Amino acid sequence: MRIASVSFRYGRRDPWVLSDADLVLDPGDVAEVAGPNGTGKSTLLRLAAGLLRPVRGRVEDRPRVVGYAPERFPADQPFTVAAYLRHMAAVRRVAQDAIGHWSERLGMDHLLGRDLPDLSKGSAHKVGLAQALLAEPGLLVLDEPFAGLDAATRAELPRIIAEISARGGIVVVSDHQGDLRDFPGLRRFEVRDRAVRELEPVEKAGEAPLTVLEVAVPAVRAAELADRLRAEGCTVRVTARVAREAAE
Ligand SMILES: Nc1ncnc2c1ncn2[C@@H]1O[C@H](COP(=O)(O)OP(=O)(O)OP(=O)(O)O)[C@@H](O)[C@H]1O
Repeated sequence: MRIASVSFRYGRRDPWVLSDADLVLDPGDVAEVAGPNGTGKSTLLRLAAGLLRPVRGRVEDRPRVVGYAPERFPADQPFTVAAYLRHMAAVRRVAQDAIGHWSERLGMDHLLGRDLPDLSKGSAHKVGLAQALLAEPGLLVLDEPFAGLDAATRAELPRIIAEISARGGIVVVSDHQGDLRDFPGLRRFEVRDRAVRELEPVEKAGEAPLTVLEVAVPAVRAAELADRLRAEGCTVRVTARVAREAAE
C-alpha cells in the first residue's frame, strides 16, 4: 500500500498538516508512527485507513478490509457493548462468533451486557479494538492502542498484531509509549514538519553501547522533548522538577 505525495489540511484556511507525504508499506509490515504532539500522527492514520481523503495525492493499493481503532472510542451511543458489536459484525458481514472470540481475547466478556456510555475509558477503548478486529482486517490501524489498557490486554495486543502480520496484513500503530519497541521487524516512522520519514530500526540502535545522559530542561518543554527523543529511539525517564539552582 502506498501513501503517495499526500497533502492534507482540515479546512481551506487551516495550515497543512501533511505536505507531499510518502509512505510505502508491504504485506506483513508492522509500522509504528511516532512524532511530537499535534504533528499529524492521527491524521496520517485516518488517511491510511481511508477515513480522511487526501486534499492532494493518493492512497494506492489499500487492502480491502480495514480495521480502525480511534484514540478515543466514541462511547456516547445508546447501545450495550454486545448490541454494538453485533451491529458492527452485521455491517461487516462477519459471523457473530467473532464477537465471542475477540471479547475473550481482549478480556472483555464481563463488559458485553454493559451500556456503552457507562464504560470507563479503558473499557471503551477495548470495544474500539474489538470492532476493529472483527472482520480480519488486511489493514489494521490503531491510534494509541495501549493507552489505558490493563496489563493482560497490553501483553495480548502484540500477539494479535503478530498474527495479522503473519497472514500478510499491514498494521499501522501510533504508539506514544513505545509498547511495540521490542516487536520483531518493527518499522518506525516519524511525522514531523508535515512529512513522514522512516527511522532506524530499533535493533540497529540496540546494538550500539548506551550512554546515560542527564538533561535539565524547562518544565514546559519536557513533554515535547521527551516525545522527540522517544521518537528517535531513546529511552527517556522524566523525573521530578528540581529548582533551577540545583539543576545547575
Ligand atoms: N478535526 C480537525 N479539524 C481541524 N484541525 C484538526 C482536526 N484534527 C486535528 N487537527 C489539527 O491537525 C494537527 C494534527 O493533529 P493530529 O491529531 O493528527 O496530531 P497528532 O500527532 O495525532 O497529535 P497527538 O499526539 O496530540 O495525538 C493539529 O494541529 C490539530 O490541531
